Amino acid sequence: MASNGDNNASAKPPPEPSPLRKAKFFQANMRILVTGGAGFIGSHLVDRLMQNEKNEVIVVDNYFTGSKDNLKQWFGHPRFELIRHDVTEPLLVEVDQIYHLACPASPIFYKYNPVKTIKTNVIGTLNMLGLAKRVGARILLTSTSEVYGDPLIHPQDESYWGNVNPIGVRSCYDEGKRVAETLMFDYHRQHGIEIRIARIFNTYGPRMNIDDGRVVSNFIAQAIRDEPLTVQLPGTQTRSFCYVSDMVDGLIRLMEGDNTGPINIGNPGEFTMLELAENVKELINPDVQIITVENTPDDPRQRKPDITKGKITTRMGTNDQIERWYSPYGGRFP
Ligand SMILES: O=c1ccn([C@@H]2O[C@H](COP(=O)(O)OP(=O)(O)O[C@H]3OC[C@@H](O)[C@H](O)[C@H]3O)[C@@H](O)[C@H]2O)c(=O)[nH]1
Repeated sequence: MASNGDNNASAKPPPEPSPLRKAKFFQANMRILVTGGAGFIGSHLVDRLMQNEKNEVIVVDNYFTGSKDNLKQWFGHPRFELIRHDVTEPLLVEVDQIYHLACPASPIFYKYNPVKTIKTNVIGTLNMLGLAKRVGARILLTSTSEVYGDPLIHPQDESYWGNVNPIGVRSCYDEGKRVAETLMFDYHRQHGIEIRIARIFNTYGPRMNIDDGRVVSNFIAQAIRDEPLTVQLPGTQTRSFCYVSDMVDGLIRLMEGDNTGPINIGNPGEFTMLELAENVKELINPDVQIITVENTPDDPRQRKPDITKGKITTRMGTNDQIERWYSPYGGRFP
């Protein structure tokens, strides 16, 4: 829970919000920008925000990994707006809150164009902070458990600074998010911007792209296709998994609360990859095989061969078997 020391205090008062916020007789709706709102976590966040009649939601997305399909239930809704926009370009909108999620999050996607990934994290976050400053909005950054790099302590709490590598194949994302966090705190201290930082752990759930490459969707896809579940060696490595609705709860509570973060949002329990595979096997396809496969040598955390300019083919959440797999946990791992 604790953030990194007392040096987070802002030197300046926050920028003035829009005069509408202070209007005595006119209670305006809250205008909320969600970058990456067509993505897996983003679209669930939008669904939740739209449930509140006081919210107007503006989504920006470049659809690199996100999809309009995830938002189709809101098309034409008077409180909803969708803009095709890349956050590496400046954006002029009038909003009260910014949830800044835009960035590919699966290793195979963020490594597809690493230069673009780091631009998204650095220039994209700068643009959103510039916007927050101009309009006096509060901004929440979705950072990542990957800021801890290849951590030497388990579990990682927020005061841990990580064990990181600036030049690895995953650095475009890890280091990009680290710089994004730095920018958030510098804007906070230097310009008084109200910031929130969430460090997201491995999240799963409906609408996850089945070719996403992350372990939960991989195992489910393999189990459904009757292919062996590929546990990467050693198999005893652990991850903290989080169901997407829990993640959305956490993000909204962080935005609405007083703590700037960074705050880890995940599960206290960790699973080994072998346990996870056993779990998926038991629930989806008891006949499926579990095999161990090598990791690529250039990054001990690395798992899959690069995609060959892959395309999203299937979406999860429509298949009965997947629903069955999600629901026994009531959305959660035990
Ligand atoms: O088919 C597979 C895929 C992955 N794995 C293993 O599963 C573990 C998790 O790997 P994932 O690819 O799902 O992703 P990671 O947990 O490393 O990072 C991810 O989760 C945290 C997010 O913030 C990051 O954006 C995302 O990269 C690794 O130990 C990997 O070796 C398998 O055993 N088999």
